[in-house]
Amino acid sequence: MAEIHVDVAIIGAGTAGLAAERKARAEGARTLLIDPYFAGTTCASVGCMPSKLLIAAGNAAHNVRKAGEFGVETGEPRIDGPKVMARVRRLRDDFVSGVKKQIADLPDGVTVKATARFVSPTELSLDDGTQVLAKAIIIAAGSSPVIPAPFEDLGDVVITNETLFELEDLPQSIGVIGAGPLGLELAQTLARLGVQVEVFDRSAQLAGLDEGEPETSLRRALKAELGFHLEVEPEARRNDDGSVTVSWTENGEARQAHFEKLMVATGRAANLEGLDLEKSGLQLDDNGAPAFDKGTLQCGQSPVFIVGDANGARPILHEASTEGTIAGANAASYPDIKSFERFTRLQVMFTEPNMAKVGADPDEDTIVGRVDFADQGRARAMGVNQGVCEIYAKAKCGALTGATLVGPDAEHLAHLLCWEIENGSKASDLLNKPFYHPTLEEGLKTALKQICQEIGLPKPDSRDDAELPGDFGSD
Ligand SMILES: Cc1cc2nc3c(=O)[nH]c(=O)nc-3n(C[C@H](O)[C@H](O)[C@H](O)COP(=O)(O)OP(=O)(O)OC[C@H]3O[C@@H](n4cnc5c(N)ncnc54)[C@H](O)[C@@H]3O)c2cc1C
Ligand SMILES: NC(=O)c1ccc[n+]([C@@H]2O[C@H](COP(=O)([O-])OP(=O)(O)OC[C@H]3O[C@@H](n4cnc5c(N)ncnc54)[C@H](O)[C@@H]3O)[C@@H](O)[C@H]2O)c1
Repeated sequence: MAEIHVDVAIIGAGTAGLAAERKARAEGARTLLIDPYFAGTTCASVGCMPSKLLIAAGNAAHNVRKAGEFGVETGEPRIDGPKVMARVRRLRDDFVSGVKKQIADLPDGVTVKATARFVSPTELSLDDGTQVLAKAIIIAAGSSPVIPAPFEDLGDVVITNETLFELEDLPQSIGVIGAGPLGLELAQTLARLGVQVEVFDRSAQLAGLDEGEPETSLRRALKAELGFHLEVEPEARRNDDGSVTVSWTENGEARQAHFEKLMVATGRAANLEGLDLEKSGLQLDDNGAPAFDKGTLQCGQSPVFIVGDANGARPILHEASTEGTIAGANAASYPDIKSFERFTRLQVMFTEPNMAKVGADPDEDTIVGRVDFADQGRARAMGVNQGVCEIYAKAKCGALTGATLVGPDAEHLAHLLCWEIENGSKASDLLNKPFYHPTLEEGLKTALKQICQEIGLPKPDSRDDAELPGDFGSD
């Protein structure tokens, strides 16, 4: 039986695993990166990038439809489904090949194509029979779509993010189960591309948001483009002609609808099954997941680290990459490890309007400033005046703590707020910065002014508070 001895073994060559390997090797460790496919990361192949490519197509169609609002008459756009899907795949393949080149450029002996499972905290068994002995092991095995029982035996009528981008043509109609970021981003874009879309979720709110004005504004905006059935328990059956029938009860009434395809977007689960974690010596919770420290990514006091979607804490790309880097450094220097400060939360959903969550959720010591983009000058000029943004600050001192944003270009506003929170800024500090006119950023001033007024933060003498042209009574 072949045996490989290394300092750091990494299970999974996704974003987190590649970052971990890079960092551990840079720190002088002998590394081994194990993956059965080396498919070029979830992000590039079936996640962030192909979904944003499809969204770009949907938004192009939407802008054509909206042109009439500006006096630019174009008529209904003709969507060439195979061409849309071919562009998605062409660019997606280009992104994937970039990652694959990075992998091909790794030094000889660093990669091994295999599936790994634990034998002990420092020993892995590969499915080709190789034993790997490592001083430290990093679990970077990612996550996979969860398919709830009613949808699991329906064959190829059910699609997920892993199969959607392989379709040769757009379907005529699609039922989407799950109104989280994945379901909503794709549902809206498919509707914009002329697909008849209905979204089902057992929750009353969209995108995991709490009840409140941002959520209500998001729901109102998306309902104008999509059919929604919330607080329902959908079931489905496959029909003889290969289509699917979804049935559910809504407001006490039994209902049914037929679709060509059913997209299941009901969350993702960490790929921990099959790792034989019970042999890793780690303490596991009821779901079989190990406890870990968010600053070090270490599982207990063991030589095992867990990063990216595999730990389920912050299942987004920049966090996977950062966690990989932290764990790579710590695994290389194990048992001498360091705790790293983590980023302020920054999460974006690329629907239109965008939704973003920044920093901490509000609590009893939070003061809330709010802006409704329905009345915001630049948003009105561009015909994108939808959404409500809330900015959170400490009631005692006005220090910014978080935000829930629904609005045009909220992806950019969220970055500004996140960076200011990381700088320790107060609402008054941010208000005292230049705001160009007319911009969407000016909308934030409305919310910041409310915070300052409410807690009596001094406003700079040089600032004029008059309403700006285009803004109507929004503060
Ligand atoms: C449709 C979609 C859209 C998304 N959009 C965004 C977005 O816009 N922005 C954003 O920030 N995030 C987005 N995400 C989330 C983001 O893609 C993930 O958080 C990120 O890709 C996770 O990276 P990872 O390295 O943890 O996992 P992955 O990239 O999935 O890597 C895991 C690797 O582990 C391997 N593996 C699994 N089991 C084993 C084993 N036993 N042995 C060896 N190898 C194994 C797999 O083959 C895989 O290569 C999106 C996700 C999806 C699904
Ligand atoms: N822009 C982004 O960053 C982005 C985009 C897409 C996906 N992602 C990532 O992908 C992951 C998965 O996203 P997601 O939206 O699938 O997960 P999610 O858990 O956020 O949402 C799943 C939704 O499905 C609903 N649901 C679950 N089971 C159901 C059932 N049986 N019937 C009806 N509804 C049901 C839930 O109530 C929830 O609203 C997340 O970790 C997310 O971070 C990120």
